[in-house]
Amino acid sequence: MAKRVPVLTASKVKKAFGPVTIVENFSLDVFPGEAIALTGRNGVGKSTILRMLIGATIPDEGTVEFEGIRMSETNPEIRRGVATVIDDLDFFPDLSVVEHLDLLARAHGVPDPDAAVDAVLDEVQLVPQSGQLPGTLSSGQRRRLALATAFVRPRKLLILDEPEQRLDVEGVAWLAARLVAERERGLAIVMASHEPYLVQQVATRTVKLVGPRRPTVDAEPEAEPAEAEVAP
Ligand SMILES: Nc1ncnc2c1ncn2[C@@H]1O[C@H](COP(=O)(O)OP(=O)(O)OP(=O)(O)O)[C@@H](O)[C@H]1O
Repeated sequence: MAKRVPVLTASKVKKAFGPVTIVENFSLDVFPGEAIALTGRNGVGKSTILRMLIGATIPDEGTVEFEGIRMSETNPEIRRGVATVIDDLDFFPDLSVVEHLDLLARAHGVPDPDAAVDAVLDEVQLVPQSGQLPGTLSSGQRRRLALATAFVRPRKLLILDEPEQRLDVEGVAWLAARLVAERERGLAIVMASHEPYLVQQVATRTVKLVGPRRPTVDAEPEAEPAEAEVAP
């Protein structure tokens, strides 16, 4: 049988802010079709880990690789493969909803960008708002636009920080179904979440962070028996 190759590998990653160590000895392999949920209390380090996974924060120690390449936010090959929803504040203020999605689809060489944009607009229920500027959207609509930017472009790995934020109940149900569909077609997902429904529906593995020194693998509801990639 062919050896499974991880999409994303974090090895013994450490991050401190001043004298405070937030993440220490964190390791994770993420394979195609896997969805990893990072859970744990406020401030435990979930966003810090996600930011290191996408190359936005440089670890003090350890390495992060995407398909064997050292993770970097600016590497074009990595930018093509990794879609992120870390926050929804960095929209261009003068580009409408549809213009944002159109720009992304074309920049990533989506074959039929008009059709792709129409489909994702419909899916996130922003057709009526497609001509509006991001600053005029409701907070939940801005989150939907942020999610749409990830779904309108090619991707192998999705990194999501609390993607459920500000979505209504139907929105969370839609997101769960969408993420299940993503992993079922072979994408890898790493998300931080405080939404038990989303974690339960989507995650093949849950990594509960309990502090800088003792991250633990909590559950592996759907995954094949896996080694604990998260170091004790
Ligand atoms: N740039 C920074 N400088 C100093 N401290 C930071 C910095 N970024 C994060 N921290 C601290 O690191 C800790 C972890 O923050 P992080 O945002 O990773 O937590 P989190 O688990 O995502 O929390 P939440 O569930 O509230 O989103 C917090 O105590 C935070 O104050």
